[in-house]
Amino acid sequence: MTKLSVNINKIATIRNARGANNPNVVQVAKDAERFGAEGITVHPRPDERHIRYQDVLDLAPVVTTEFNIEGYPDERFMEIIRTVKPTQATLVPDPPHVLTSNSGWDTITHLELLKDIVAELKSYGTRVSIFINPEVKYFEPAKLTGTDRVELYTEPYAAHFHANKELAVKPYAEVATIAKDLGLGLNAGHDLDLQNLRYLKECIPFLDEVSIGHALICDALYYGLENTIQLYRRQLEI
Ligand SMILES: CC(=O)[C@@H](O)[C@H](O)COP(=O)(O)O
Ligand SMILES: NCC(=O)COP(=O)(O)O
Repeated sequence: MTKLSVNINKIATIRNARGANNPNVVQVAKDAERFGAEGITVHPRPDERHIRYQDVLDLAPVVTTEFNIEGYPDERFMEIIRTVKPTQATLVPDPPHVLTSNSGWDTITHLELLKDIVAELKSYGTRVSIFINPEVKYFEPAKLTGTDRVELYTEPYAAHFHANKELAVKPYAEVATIAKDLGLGLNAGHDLDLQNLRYLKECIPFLDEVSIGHALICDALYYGLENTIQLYRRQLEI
């Protein structure tokens, strides 16, 4: 079964736009779980453009499904994971000022760094996932880091889906099998939406988790959050 983790970054974007506490990030997380979210994902970026570190502390005691915290493993990120000990930490190689995540890790170059970080995170009892591009060369080094899972960076899949979905999914299906053979758990995320999610699931049925935020929150503006979460859940029920 593939779990749906709802990324609530953009709820915080709307909240920050007016400087008060509407929408209430904690209440949305609780409601999202009540509506069927099987996890809550947040990505506290260094500039706190949306999710703030305080949000992470406020969310930790109320998230009852799986709490997934994404980010670059700088000292502040490591400190928040040390404090919160979430279900999962997803390591993302984002520089501080990128518009959004735009690549997975070079697990060859950063193998030693990632080994140390993964070991520390796992010592907190937190499952670790490493954001990764669908390139075969990165997968054996990913295994050597000791990570529990990898998360396939699916922006390229989404970008090419409408032009040729068979071609778009091909590298993902290939590396998914490699990950499985290596004993790595498999997550996926970035730019997944109601048009491209089902096909990804059909081609990679053993996905453990998808984390979806931007498109889901945009869809919720039209369909409502409860309906939208159910619509996304149905894409995974095959
Ligand atoms: C790592 C990833 O692909 C996304 O989870 C990322 O958190 C999106 O970040 P923004 O919401 O800041 O675009
Ligand atoms: N890890 C991907 C994620 O959490 C959400 O990415 P997106 O759906 O906002 O592109």
